Amino acid sequence: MSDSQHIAVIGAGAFGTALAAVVAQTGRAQAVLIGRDASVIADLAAIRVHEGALPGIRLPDALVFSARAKDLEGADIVLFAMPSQAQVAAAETYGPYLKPCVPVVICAKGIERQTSRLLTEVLEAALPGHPVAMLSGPGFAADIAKGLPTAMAIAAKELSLAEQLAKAISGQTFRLYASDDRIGVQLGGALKNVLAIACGIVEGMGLGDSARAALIARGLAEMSRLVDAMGGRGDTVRGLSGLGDLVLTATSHQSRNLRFGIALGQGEPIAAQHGALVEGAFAAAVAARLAESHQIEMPITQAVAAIIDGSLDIPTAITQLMSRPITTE
Ligand SMILES: NC(=O)C1=CN([C@@H]2O[C@H](COP(=O)(O)OP(=O)(O)OC[C@H]3O[C@@H](n4cnc5c(N)ncnc54)[C@H](OP(=O)(O)O)[C@@H]3O)[C@@H](O)[C@H]2O)C=CC1
Ligand SMILES: O=C(CO)COP(=O)(O)O
Repeated sequence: MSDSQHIAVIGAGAFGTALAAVVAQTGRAQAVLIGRDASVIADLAAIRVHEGALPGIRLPDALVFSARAKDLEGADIVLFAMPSQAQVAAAETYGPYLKPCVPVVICAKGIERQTSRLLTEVLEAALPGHPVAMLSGPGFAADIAKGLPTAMAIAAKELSLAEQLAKAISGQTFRLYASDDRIGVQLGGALKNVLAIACGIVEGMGLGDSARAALIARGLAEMSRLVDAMGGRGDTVRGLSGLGDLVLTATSHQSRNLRFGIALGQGEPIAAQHGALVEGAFAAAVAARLAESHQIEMPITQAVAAIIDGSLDIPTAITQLMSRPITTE
């Protein structure tokens, strides 16, 4: 990576726009936001506000907008900021324009639905030769774009690369912590969404803050078990990606996953809830399958998956969770 870096962010939604804004704000790198919808990009360039994704938030003058994949050709670091299930399609579209060996940073929180593969495996297969890193942790796009203080984690196979990326992307109000546990960091982000849905159900049903706190603590134990079973370090989820993000999205109504859960808890049918991206609604079934294949217990995650696929109703799920054998913590 050279001194004067070019950082490209692909995906002109809420998170991609916020990340591109903080990178542009550093003044250290040239930042370009690449979106696939030319009319959205033209509006962004004209008014410097993303009215659809980040209404009312002025984007930095230094940020460049483009709808052309060709503008990736100069990039030294590329962030993939589209939903989890769109990562492969994006790699197919944009991969041919990347310089060889350029690091690619996944900024999505999920697991591939069809294959149960982790997103790092997905992009390593789709973009051979590119080191694949993972950025995750607590941070709402709007908070990041407004310049409110936020901290997240970035993980690469080599800690030295994670550290370089952390330095390149961090700014005055956006701070990245480096890790070499890609499994822990990405599962923390994917699984907290499922647990945020569970917390939403608890809120929607009016079951109280004590129940929410219990879900957070027991949910963290579930995350940690799956991370260990899949070759990561269970302790990672006690950091920003995991506990940090779970506390944020289990308690803030800015969270789409929490709001989805609240609607479920209030009796709204799943079919009536479309529009916003709810990553946890995809991740729940995959995580439940992974728990089964690794023979570990993830009762909250499995209950959310069963509620979403319609095989379990919420009152029965609660009864089942509360009548599990008494055990040690
Ligand atoms: N919003 C947030 O606060 C945070 C989000 N995240 C994660 O970031 C990811 C994206 O979320 P978010 O930005 O909120 O979602 P949005 O729905 O706001 O934006 C998603 C963006 O991805 C684009 N996109 C979809 N498919 C492709 C593709 N194949 N190629 C290129 N672009 C594509 C969409 O383009 P189009 O509009 O043309 O469909 C859209 O601009 C999720 O995994 C989420 O969990 C992580 C932390 C914070
Ligand atoms: O992950 C997020 C903040 O860290 C955003 O959460 P939602 O996807 O639930 O809105």
